[in-house]
Amino acid sequence: MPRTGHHVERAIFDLRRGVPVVLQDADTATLIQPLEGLQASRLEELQAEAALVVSRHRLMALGAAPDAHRAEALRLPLSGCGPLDLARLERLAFGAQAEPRVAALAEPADTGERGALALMRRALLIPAALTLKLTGAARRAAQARIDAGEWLSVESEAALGCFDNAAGLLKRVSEARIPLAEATESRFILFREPDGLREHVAVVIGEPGDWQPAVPLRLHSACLTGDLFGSLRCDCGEQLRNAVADIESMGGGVLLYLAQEGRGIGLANKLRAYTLQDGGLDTVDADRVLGFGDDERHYRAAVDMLAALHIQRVQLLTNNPLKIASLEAGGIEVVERQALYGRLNDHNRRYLSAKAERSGHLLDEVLNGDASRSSACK
Ligand SMILES: Nc1nc2c(ncn2[C@@H]2O[C@H](COP(=O)(O)OP(=O)(O)OP(=O)(O)O)[C@@H](O)[C@H]2O)c(=O)[nH]1
Ligand SMILES: [Zn+2]
Repeated sequence: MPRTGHHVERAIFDLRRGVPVVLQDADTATLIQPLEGLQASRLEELQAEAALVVSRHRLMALGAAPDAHRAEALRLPLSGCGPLDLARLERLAFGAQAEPRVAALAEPADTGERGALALMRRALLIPAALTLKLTGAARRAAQARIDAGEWLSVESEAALGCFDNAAGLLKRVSEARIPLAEATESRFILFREPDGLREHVAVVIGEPGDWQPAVPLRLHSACLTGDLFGSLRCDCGEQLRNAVADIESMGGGVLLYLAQEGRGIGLANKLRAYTLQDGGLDTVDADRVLGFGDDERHYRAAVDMLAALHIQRVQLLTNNPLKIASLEAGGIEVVERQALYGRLNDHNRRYLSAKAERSGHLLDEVLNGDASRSSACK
């Protein structure tokens, strides 16, 4: 019997270590092997029978026509890809070059293969995996390794639903008073997602009773490079500090520091995306080449944290219409938006322009050079 439920998160840890996982459903058993940690000898063993499963965004980057496939996950049989070593496999999975002949081989993925991609995303790995359908002797050999505790087996449907565990039962774990330079009356409250994979922090500034009728709120997605090191490639570090100061000057409120590094693709992939941007792509296209959508963030955890803090009406500090829509979809009333800017510089100009032009961020003032640090908007 396949082990399921909480084994999904254990499977995610195995995949991050490069260990294969078996996904099972009524008809099929699918071995999934992440690309990170793959050995050349293993690739040789698998190549004749295996497929590379990629997202639709990745298939487009390989050169498929936009309307070629509707499926979100596609299988590329490796037998049709020509001579293959690890470097070429990586180029097929996340390189900048198109490979239209390979893209033409794509077939819609089945449940196990779609489950494989969901796990890769949840594990913050490149959303591509080698997959092998297990039958006959190979299936028996895999079962022996599962029985010996060497490999994990998970139901395909459980893998597909691995993002559903992420919210709803956030655990409030610990808290402490942390005086900040810009807001001395601050309290950090740590929440953990039920599968233990991500932690988010609510920074409560001032006294909750003072926040009527709407709570000043910032949703800040983690950015190690900007928040901690002051990277000039983005505006995150300045936005973070400005948000704390603005909330303080508004009489207190809440900043949710969300574990959504790189718009949800993780730091490893954000660094890959930066290298692609140095080769000429903008922030949206670089993520697509890696197989991701324009924005992989979900705000369910934020909505749950607000529920835990008894917050229903907010004044949101953001330039991102998606954040407003996501909160409203979660039942939070956004009574006002307040713009929040960092400074424009030679390194972040392209990034901010792309966010405005391609993702609808409201950045006209900052791009036209007449922004004060923040301003209230309707
Ligand atoms: N994938 C990717 N992520 C980036 C890049 N530059 C910055 N980020 C991430 O983008 C996110 C920005 O977060 P926020 O500032 O909260 O959000 P925002 O969408 O800019 O919206 P507002 O700041 O609220 O207007 C962080 O997670 C950064 O790590 C990039 O070039 N590629
Ligand atoms: Zn940043």
